Amino acid sequence: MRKSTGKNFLPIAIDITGEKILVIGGGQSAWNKIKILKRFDADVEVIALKVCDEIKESGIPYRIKAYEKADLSGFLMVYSCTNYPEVDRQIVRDGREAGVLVNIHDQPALCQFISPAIYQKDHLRIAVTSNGTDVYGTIEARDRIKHYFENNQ
Ligand SMILES: C[C@@]1(CC(=O)O)C2=NC(=C\c3[nH]c(c(CCC(=O)O)c3CC(=O)O)Cc3[nH]c(c(CC(=O)O)c3CCC(=O)O)/C=C3\N/C(=C\2)[C@@H](CCC(=O)O)[C@]3(C)CC(=O)O)/[C@H]1CCC(=O)O
Ligand SMILES: NC(=O)c1ccc[n+]([C@@H]2O[C@H](COP(=O)([O-])OP(=O)(O)OC[C@H]3O[C@@H](n4cnc5c(N)ncnc54)[C@H](O)[C@@H]3O)[C@@H](O)[C@H]2O)c1
Repeated sequence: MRKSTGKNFLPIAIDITGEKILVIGGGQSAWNKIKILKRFDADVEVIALKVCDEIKESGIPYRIKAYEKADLSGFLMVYSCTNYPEVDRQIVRDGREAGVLVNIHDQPALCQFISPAIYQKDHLRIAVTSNGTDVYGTIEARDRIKHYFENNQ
């Protein structure tokens, strides 16, 4: 386990049915977040300078543009997948001011919320997190849980 990020994340379950969620960035990292969000019926939109074919072909609305603060308006939460530290820091500041929850992918120290690894079977949802300290341990624990439920019923 790595050193603490100085964060203390509360695991909660949040209904995102029809909620507006913004993904900034259009590469594989953005696509990975989008695939998870779509399983939960969110109203996802993307803005990016460039979007990958998977996003283009998914039917998810996207706009080709550089991020600016006004883009956050009306969203419950935002995922940044740009990999540009300067842009990420700007999104963290803007999100605080606009009251929009911010996830910067792979950057727990900048995140207001982080993404757990999920095991879902019907109404059962088990979310695993390491408080952002050990993503590989998190994935391994989720895979063990999955194995348990799928081999011990
Ligand atoms: C669970 C999952 C959910 C999701 O992403 O929605 C998730 N990461 C996933 C996959 C994944 N992430 C990474 C790889 C390696 C390959 C690659 O680089 O692409 C893979 C594997 C892959 O892609 O297959 C790299 C990585 N991730 C983070 C860091 C930074 C660091 O650890 O400091 C690094 C660089 C680590 C290094 O230095 O090597 C950080 C975060 N990743 C988190 C969540 C949050 C912490 C959760 C917790 O509390 O433990 C947090 C803090 C923030 C966030 O992103 O929300 C999803 C699994 C989906 C599933 O299997 O269902
Ligand atoms: N195979 C996998 O599952 C996987 C997962 C993650 C990443 N990767 C690889 O890692 C590399 C990085 O992928 P990535 O998706 O993290 O990053 P990326 O560089 O591919 O995507 C970053 C995105 O952010 C956008 N962007 C940058 N600045 C912006 C701004 N100011 N405003 C709006 N949009 C902006 C870019 O247009 C781009 O769409 C790639 O080679 C990718 O293939 C692979």
